[in-house]
Amino acid sequence: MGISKHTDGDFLTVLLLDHRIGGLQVLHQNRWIDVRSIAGALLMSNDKLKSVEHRVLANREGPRVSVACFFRIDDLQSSLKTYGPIKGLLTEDNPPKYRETTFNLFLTTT
Ligand SMILES: O=C(O)CCC(=O)C(=O)O
Ligand SMILES: [Fe+2]
Repeated sequence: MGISKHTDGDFLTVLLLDHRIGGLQVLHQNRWIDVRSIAGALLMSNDKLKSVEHRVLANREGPRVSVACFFRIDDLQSSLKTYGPIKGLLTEDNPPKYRETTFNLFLTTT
């Protein structure tokens, strides 16, 4: 089973890749690039930490196991808070590219 092109909507995804079957690809400069598993490596996706578009190809037969941990807000109080670019990363040369929003609004409008 594959997964079509998407970005993860959470804050951070930690993914334990299936190193035998593979299939995960990221979109880089309009080309799909295979993601290879590197033992012990941690792959992480204002645009300094950008969620990369990715997909999974069902290109080989056999069981494929990957474990994704999605870190996201999951309580009512936090989901109503306003979030925006990290102020410490903003400068005159790097102004905010995104407006402030709540997590609920982000989920329903992206
Ligand atoms: O299974 C994978 O390699 C990626 C899974 C994924 O992209 C997802 O669950 O959002
Ligand atoms: Fe994903």
